[in-house]
Amino acid sequence: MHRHTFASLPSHTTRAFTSTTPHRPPPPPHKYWLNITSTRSTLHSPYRHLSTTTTTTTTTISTPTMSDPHKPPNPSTLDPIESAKRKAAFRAVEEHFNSSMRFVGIGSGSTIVYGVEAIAAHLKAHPPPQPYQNWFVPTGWNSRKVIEAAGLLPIAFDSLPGDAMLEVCFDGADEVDEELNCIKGGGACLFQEKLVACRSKKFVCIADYRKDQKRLCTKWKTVPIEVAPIAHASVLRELKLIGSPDAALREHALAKTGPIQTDQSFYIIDAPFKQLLTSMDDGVWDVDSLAKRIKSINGVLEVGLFHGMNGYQTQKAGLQGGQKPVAVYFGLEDGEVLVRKADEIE
Ligand SMILES: O=C(CO)[C@H](O)[C@H](O)COP(=O)(O)O
Repeated sequence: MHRHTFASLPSHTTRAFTSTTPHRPPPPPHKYWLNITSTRSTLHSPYRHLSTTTTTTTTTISTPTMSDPHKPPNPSTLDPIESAKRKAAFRAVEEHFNSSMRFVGIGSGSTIVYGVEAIAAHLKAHPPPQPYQNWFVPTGWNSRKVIEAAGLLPIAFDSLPGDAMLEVCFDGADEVDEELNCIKGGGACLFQEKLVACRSKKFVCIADYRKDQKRLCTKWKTVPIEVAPIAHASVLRELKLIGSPDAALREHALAKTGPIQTDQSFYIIDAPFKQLLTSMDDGVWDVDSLAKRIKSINGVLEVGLFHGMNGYQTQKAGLQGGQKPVAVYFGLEDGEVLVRKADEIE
């Protein structure tokens, strides 16, 4: 089994993940993760309407039930949606990962659990030559737990060698449009996810068919925005001025617990917008201009729109990293995987 312990890590890496990390005290086991999940599934998932009984079929959207929530569930217990995510994850990893990759980014959410499962399975079958080490860069607390639960080695983003680029980062999305712009942040992890995507040679997205839409804000109606707590009211005010009067602070399902806090101890605002336009349309809020406009508001740390150039396009332009995926793997209802790739790799 390809398994590592902290005993083998350089000291700077262990230090990055001790319980003295200033921004996040050690949570009670599983509790924090479950909070986030229940909040998302009750308050924030546009897919909850799919949990209905029709005259012919019953579709249940499940949150994986696991004894360890950071480990993938037994494949034989998966419902069709989870199964679709898992298939997409294995295909994405097969096509974009290899054992000689030194630094790899790992996103957050329910889908990436299968990506990490696929990576661990690949490393078990094709161990890297020793003493070669693969390092996995998490995008938050949940992501780090998933990496650890799979027996892989996490390394904090700020412990990366200064000149290192990640070979690839795998992550999920809440919605993807036909130009591969994404909405992310449904799980409140957008800032670190963007940091990691922009430090990666390529971002590979894994999703299920519900996320595949022509335009953003079709089924996932809101843009998540991470804001400094002190600025949340003024950001809401400005969002109103630019066309999102119903933007709201994301709160825990249990109201007395207050606003959800990110790994940076910031808040999340969910801002509804009408369907966003792509670069092919003529109109006001195309993805790029909306993302830039929101980012320009004082107090905004990051916007959950992943747009602009992908990793291949930045490399071509002599730059590095990129917010947009180079490929998106959608697990389909019939068990197939649909791959949408950027033009550069068609
Ligand atoms: O952006 C994210 C977290 O902030 C996730 O990637 C996104 O919400 C998708 O999550 P899931 O795989 O659970 O559908």
